[in-house]
Amino acid sequence: MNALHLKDLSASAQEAIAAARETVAGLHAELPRNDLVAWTAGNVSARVELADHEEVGPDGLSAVFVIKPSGVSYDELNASNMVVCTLDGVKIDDDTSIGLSPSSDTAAHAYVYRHMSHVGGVVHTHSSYATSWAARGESIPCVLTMMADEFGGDIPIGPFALIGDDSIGRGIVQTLQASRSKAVLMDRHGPFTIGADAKEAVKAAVLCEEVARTVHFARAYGNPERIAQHQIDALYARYQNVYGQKDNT
Ligand SMILES: O=C(CO)[C@@H](O)[C@@H](O)COP(=O)(O)O
Repeated sequence: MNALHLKDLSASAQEAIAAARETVAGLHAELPRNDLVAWTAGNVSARVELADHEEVGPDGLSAVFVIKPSGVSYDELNASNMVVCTLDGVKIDDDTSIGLSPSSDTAAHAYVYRHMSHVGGVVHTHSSYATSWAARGESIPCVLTMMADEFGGDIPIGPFALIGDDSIGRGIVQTLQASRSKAVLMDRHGPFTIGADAKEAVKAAVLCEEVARTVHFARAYGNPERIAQHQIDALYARYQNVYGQKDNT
């Protein structure tokens, strides 16, 4: 654990972290609700930018992230047991019990936050259909308009990597920096998704599993054709910029 204590931070930083803990705790309920996890096999995190560069710690602190504790069942998760980590993946003294360890994927989430500054949320699941594509090491071809809308093309495969250091995070970043996709299927492991915030990353995880299932069945009974690239680009532009309720004020 880092010697840094939550109470060493400014009031505004503590308020932002408290809000993120509530949000991330609530979003974890979406994983079982959308059938994305068996047991505890999934996690959500959110970056918290600290508005004023906090003059704490050896070289200051500009952001932290909040992530679930490892192996705790979803119905026991709440804001008070969401773990707060530095972007190096080190738990700060965050008022959770000293023995409460952050998710086993903390290093991967931290690596993404350090190397993709636009990412505000990260999700990892082992959702069945997406993970079956990962088990084959096969990217999901963009044969659905929903894939063009949300992922801007195919959902790519990332390299096989063992948990425990920066390997998974490095594979996620290398793959997603070469794609518009918000999802990557880590080879023989499962999906990781990103978003501007944690809710967007959860949405990407839900839609990743949805299209993985649909394309699985389409391929079982036919040979679906990939959408032409210029049409993928048009669909992606519309969905990302027009779809839904924009702030028209
Ligand atoms: O697959 C693994 C561990 O091998 C993890 O992604 C999964 O079990 C979730 O772990 P956490 O409960 O977040 O530590």
